[in-house]
Amino acid sequence: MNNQSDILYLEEINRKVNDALEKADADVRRLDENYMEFKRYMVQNRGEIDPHEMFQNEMELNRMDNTTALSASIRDKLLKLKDSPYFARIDFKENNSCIPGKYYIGRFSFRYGNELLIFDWRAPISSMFYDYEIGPAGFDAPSGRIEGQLTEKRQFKIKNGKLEYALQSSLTIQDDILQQELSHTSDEKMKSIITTIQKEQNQIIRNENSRTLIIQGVAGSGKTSIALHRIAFLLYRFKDRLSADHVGILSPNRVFGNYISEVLPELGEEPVCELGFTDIAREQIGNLIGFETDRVPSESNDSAWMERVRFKSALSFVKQMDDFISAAPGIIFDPADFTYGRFTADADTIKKRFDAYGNFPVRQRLKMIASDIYERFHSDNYMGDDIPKSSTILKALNKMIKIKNTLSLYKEFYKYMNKTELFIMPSKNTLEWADVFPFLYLYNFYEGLQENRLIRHLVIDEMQDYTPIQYVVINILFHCPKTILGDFGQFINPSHAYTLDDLKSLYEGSDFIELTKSYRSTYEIISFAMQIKNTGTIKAIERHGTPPAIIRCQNKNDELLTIRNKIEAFLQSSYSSLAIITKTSHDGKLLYDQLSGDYEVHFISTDSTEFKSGITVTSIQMSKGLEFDEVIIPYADSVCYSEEHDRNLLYIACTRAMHRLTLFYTGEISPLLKPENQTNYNEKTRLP
Ligand SMILES: Nc1ncnc2c1ncn2[C@@H]1O[C@H](COP(=O)(O)OP(=O)(O)OP(=O)(O)O)[C@@H](O)[C@H]1O
Repeated sequence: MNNQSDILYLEEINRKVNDALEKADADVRRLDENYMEFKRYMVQNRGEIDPHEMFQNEMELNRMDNTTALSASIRDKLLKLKDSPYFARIDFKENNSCIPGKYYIGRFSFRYGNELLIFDWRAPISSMFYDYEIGPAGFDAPSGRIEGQLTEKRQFKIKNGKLEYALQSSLTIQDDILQQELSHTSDEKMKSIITTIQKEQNQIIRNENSRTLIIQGVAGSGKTSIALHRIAFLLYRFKDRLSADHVGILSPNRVFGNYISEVLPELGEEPVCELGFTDIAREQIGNLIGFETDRVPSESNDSAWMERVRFKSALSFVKQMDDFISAAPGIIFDPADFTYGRFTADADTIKKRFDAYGNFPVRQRLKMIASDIYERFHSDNYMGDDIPKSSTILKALNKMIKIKNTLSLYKEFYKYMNKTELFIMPSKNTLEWADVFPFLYLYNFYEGLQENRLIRHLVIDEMQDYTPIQYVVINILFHCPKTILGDFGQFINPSHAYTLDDLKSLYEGSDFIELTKSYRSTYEIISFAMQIKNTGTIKAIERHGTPPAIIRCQNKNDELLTIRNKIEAFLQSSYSSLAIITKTSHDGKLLYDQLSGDYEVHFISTDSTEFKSGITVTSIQMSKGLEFDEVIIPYADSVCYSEEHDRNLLYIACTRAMHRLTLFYTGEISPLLKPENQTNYNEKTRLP
């Protein structure tokens, strides 16, 4: 469907991009040479340059360095444009004009001379490509809303500067292109989706007004992709006040961080700041107290631990802490008269001051009171008497504090609730993970937490995994707007006792969006996953593939042999990634040890930092957020997956598969897997 004018236009753009690229290349080379020459001059004349000139020279060198970096980034963008300058064209006629304008849309904008030839996909006008079909359309320009008619919409696939196809876009063709994109085998890292962003996704990406945006989306609905594209959009839209180091992503682990690390650079943006709850806690409490990392729930059957975790994960726990904090001044502070010579600050005044400074941490309140008392003594001191220093007063005030540190206060909290059994320290001066954020909350009351002023937009992924008290602390540390996303259908910790509504209640005035369409997996895989856990809301995209198989094995050896056969078949296939997902990391490690002698297998554990394609063995917990062409779930028997909560785990594991899914079991099948899905597999299988 390529027409001659499309080809001619592309040739013209290619020429202009090449020309711009040559100029940009020459610019970078020239700037680089100037920089090197200047540096050489400074080294050679170091002894003769006076310090003032040296300082000026260093400033100049810095400036040159920045200019070179900027030119290099322009050149790099042009290099990417050279491969594929644009992917769409819309013709739009404004209501008060007679002829439509043609607007080409690409990954980046491209200006040649005075002409803007390609619009960035994030530009206001480009939004119409995602939002409208041919007919009435409009967009929000900086000057206000512009309405008109979309008279033409074309989509292009350009690779290595060559037009592979040009299509007149209609709903069905857009669906076809989406299908094509989704049918690809997996890439090693998550990729951008700018050519096929869906309307409901675009609304989230381009949302500028929500201070807090909460997105609940079913497995594979594109939440993470959207969050990353939203960051790219915000960086573009607010480029004068927001840069990549102002944006933070709180993500579940480093492997996930590594998996998503290429999307922003692909969109021409710098990587943003990656954060984890552990790092945040460590940064705040430093060496004050140690803490254990989180235990993997599926690998522990310590019921007392589960009870402690459950209690601290409820929304009501936040209320209990708040009640305690309200009562705490009466418990910890015992004001007394402070007298020095003829000067006295009486207990009642001290208490009133302490209460009046209620918005400040206890330590700071004491400092403020000490300074107030000092000021009063000073202004009352007509006779020029000796008056105490502020630090002496502070010392006296500190003595009025009955509980000397946050840890003692935290222990007091459990006494106050009559639940001392719910606080246990695994070793000296070490907290359990579930106590870390409650501790931080009290630390804020007592000593004060350090607010993070650098981050101006925070993205929190896998929102269902964090507890209300963690959110409360995050809100103290990060006052900035937030995008919070996840899926309460993918709850990993059975001891967590809170809901999406609980989370929403922590963000009054937030906007909420629900995504129900799943893009990752084939229709058959999603239908299968829904039989395990019917989330009710999930809608699979109409992309068909092989139905998932459940394979019964004679015994564990046979199961291992069958897995090996599956690996052999994978190696012969066109797929690039296969994951063998076990319930626990322990099972995964055993399997890895059995397979790694014969195959190149990667094992992803909580300590891993990198995501690679090929064959991966990992636990369900670590597979969250990732995706693979093919997934194998071994040990799907009634021992391994029997509890109601195991539904969530199986659901998470199954929905990691894009194209093919196989489950294995020996003995009795898990009751959570319906028999009608079962494909009997009785033969003994041999390795070739
Ligand atoms: N509009 C789209 N066009 C093309 N691919 C898309 C689109 N939306 C989502 N996808 C693809 O669907 C897959 C799932 O996306 P993503 O990982 O962002 O979903 P998620 O909702 O975060 O999933 P989960 O919660 O299951 O981890 C990815 O391969 C992504 O590229």
